[in-house]
Amino acid sequence: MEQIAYLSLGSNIGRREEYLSRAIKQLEETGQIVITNFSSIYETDPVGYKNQSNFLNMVIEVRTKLTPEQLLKAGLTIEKRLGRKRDIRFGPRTIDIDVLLFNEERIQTNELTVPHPRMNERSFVLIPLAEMNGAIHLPAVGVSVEQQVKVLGTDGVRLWIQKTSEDVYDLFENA
Ligand SMILES: Nc1ncnc2c1ncn2[C@@H]1O[C@H](COP(=O)(O)OP(=O)(O)OP(=O)(O)O)[C@@H](O)[C@H]1O
Ligand SMILES: Nc1nc2c(c(=O)[nH]1)N=C(CO)CN2
Repeated sequence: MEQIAYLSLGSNIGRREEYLSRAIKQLEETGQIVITNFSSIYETDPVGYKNQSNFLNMVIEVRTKLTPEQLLKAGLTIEKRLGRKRDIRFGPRTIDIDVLLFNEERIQTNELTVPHPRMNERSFVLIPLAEMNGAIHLPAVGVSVEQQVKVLGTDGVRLWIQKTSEDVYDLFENA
């Protein structure tokens, strides 16, 4: 059965937009993940560990027959290929690919927690998600994405490249 998932992408090292576009291309090249919607790109102040450069963040909607664990693994493989190092928690990275939502499932294993446990507090995740689908319900806070964006506000999140077409690669033409 085909499933719908939302992934968050973030980069704050080097040519950030290039890491986003390469990650998207490599997700598609698995042949098992189809991108069905995407947000604009936002430039965002670092959250958690402050002494690092601003991020570019965006969210994509995907359809896949992969299991949540396989989808996570696909993301981790691409992170590794794109030079992601793991040293500082919440620290700088060429590319970060997080699984935000997988259908309406709640998943809790050693490797994977869905919905992503920190997404409800992160305007750099919820603002791009709301752009695509503000009606999504956030069970942990009991409100919609749109309502939670109103609670969090928009501080530290600035539109960087506006989505103007249904072709995700057009975003990077304008970058
Ligand atoms: N929903 C999820 N999406 C991505 N990784 C997850 C998720 N739930 C658990 N993990 C686990 O978290 C591990 C560490 O992820 P990562 O290094 O990307 O964390 P981080 O990006 O520094 O922090 P954050 O998860 O707050 O964005 C991954 O290896 C993965 O097993
Ligand atoms: N603005 C912003 N801040 C972050 C981000 C991110 O993608 N964007 N990712 C983190 C991962 O742990 C920590 N802090």
